[in-house]
Amino acid sequence: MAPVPSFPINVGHIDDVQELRKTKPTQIPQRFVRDMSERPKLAAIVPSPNDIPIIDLSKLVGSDRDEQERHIEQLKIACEEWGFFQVVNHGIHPSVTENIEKVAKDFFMLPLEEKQKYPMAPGTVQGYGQAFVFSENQKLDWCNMFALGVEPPCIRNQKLWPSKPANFGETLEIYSREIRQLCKNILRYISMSLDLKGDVFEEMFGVAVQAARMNYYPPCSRPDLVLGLSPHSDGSAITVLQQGKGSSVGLQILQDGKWVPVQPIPNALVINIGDTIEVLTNGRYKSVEHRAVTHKERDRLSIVTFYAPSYEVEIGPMAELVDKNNPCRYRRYNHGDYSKHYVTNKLQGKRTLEFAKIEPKTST
Ligand SMILES: COC(=O)C(/C=C/C1=C(C)CCCC1(C)C)=C/O[C@H]1C=C(C)C(=O)O1
Ligand SMILES: O=C(O)CCC(=O)C(=O)O
Ligand SMILES: [Fe+2]
Repeated sequence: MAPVPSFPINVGHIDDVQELRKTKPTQIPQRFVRDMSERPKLAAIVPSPNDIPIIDLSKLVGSDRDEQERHIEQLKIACEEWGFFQVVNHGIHPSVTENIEKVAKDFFMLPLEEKQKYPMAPGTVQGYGQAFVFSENQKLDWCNMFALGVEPPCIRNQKLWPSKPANFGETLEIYSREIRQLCKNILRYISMSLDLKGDVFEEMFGVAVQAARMNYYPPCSRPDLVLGLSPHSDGSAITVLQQGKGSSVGLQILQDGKWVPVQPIPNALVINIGDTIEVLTNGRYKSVEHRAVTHKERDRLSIVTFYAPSYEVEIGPMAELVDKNNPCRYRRYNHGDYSKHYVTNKLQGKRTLEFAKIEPKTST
């Protein structure tokens, strides 16, 4: 079963942002208005001269060894320096990515009463609503989420799989199967980029946990005051993020203290390193803080897949990546315990990963 909190919580009333938008309020409700330090400085966002790296997956397959090595090197740089990259020529047919966008959008456009048949209970992460809200005082994101555990079957909450649109379940199954294979392939290339055996993660992860989250960000009359999604790193091993066609530019990653936008590329998928790979690589490949911002006139859809080890797997830095020059930075723990820790804390940058950190020894 998916981990849930074991403490009582009172989240107060959470406005549905699509419904709020319909009423065209003259003022944004205070619960959405961020403190000054958190507000996005939208005017300051100029297209970055160095966008996140683009990796051509067809060049990593290995039919030409020299070409493969060169591209593995590019992947290594992307993981070391960015923690985010976009993959093109990933082999997933455009009809698969188009179909998931269509059913996700159709779901979000249903009347509220229909969507509320699949509620995300306070403190849980599956269903329709806002995840990671634990108190009445917490600021809310300008976002509606619909999240479902997909694999293994024991994490599925079948009651939350919607009957409308009619082809939702079948479409998510097809999409998830393709994305699962993509995650396996990418993890193989990541292990090669670390000079490790190609199947090291596949063997370690057991039957990997896979969850899908669809995020819908309606336009917001004051995008300068709100956040679409609070800054966070993902708890997964890797995450695959599909930015909806025609959506506003909204994903930003924190690089050298600046928020850098991720420009959508048609048919590309965004991949990011999660906390679990940061721990396994002893910090060589780091998870990167990211957030989403909103747009005054345009909406945005993203479809996100979290791919992580099975809950019973023990995680800790891999022996090959720890030595005198790279002392062990993280403790060993059970991934199920980390998942529970992750989903029972609000999104706060990279704070969740404190769970695993070993304080560096200071010399006296
Ligand atoms: C809203 O969900 C998340 O952000 C999230 C949770 C994913 C999950 C589900 C929707 C169903 C049950 C499994 C799981 C907890 C993975 C983020 O997932 C990250 C956090 C951890 C830890 C992880 O493995 O993926
Ligand atoms: O919508 C986005 O681009 C960001 C989504 C995200 O980071 C997440 O769901 O974890
Ligand atoms: Fe994320």
